Amino acid sequence: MNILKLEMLSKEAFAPFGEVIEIEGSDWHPINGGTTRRYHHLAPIDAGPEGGRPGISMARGQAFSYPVFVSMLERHPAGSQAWIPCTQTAFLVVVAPNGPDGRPDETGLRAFRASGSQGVNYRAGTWHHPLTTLDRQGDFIIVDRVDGAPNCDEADLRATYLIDGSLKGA
Ligand SMILES: NC(=O)N[C@@H](O)C(=O)O
Ligand code: NI
Repeated sequence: MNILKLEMLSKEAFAPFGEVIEIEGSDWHPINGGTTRRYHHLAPIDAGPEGGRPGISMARGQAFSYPVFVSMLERHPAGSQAWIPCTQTAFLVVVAPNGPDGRPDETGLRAFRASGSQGVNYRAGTWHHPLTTLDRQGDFIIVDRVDGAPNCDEADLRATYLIDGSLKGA
């Protein structure tokens, strides 16, 4: 069995795949007479080259516990997809680069643990595992393309990867 070690999610580590949406470490400027901090434009919304329709949805993810088994990934070629926790629930972010054959490059598979204060914005075409909420059920805001254009490729991985919660380098 292939063990996939977890990395803590950071803007820098996730940069090849998209953006991390979080208050911690992000720039802000005061608004509303200084009573509010605006953390402006943390991630772009991409609704496709021909200008699809972006929208805001919500999701309630069931709780998963370790070990988590990953055997497939998906991607949205026609737009970005953001997942933002609104109940402080941690979740798994499993991503891979695109391979020369148009399938996930499993040699570059990476697993991150997003804290309940972090969201992610998957860049259009980024291979990722569907929502995997950790420890308890969690509600999320989704920002992605909602106009019904074909926008989800799935790929079975050549192996099954086990995530047991252990950290890379630990
Ligand atoms: N299909 C959908 O809304 N969710 C998936 O894209 C996912 O990333 O979980
Ligand atoms: Ni998705």
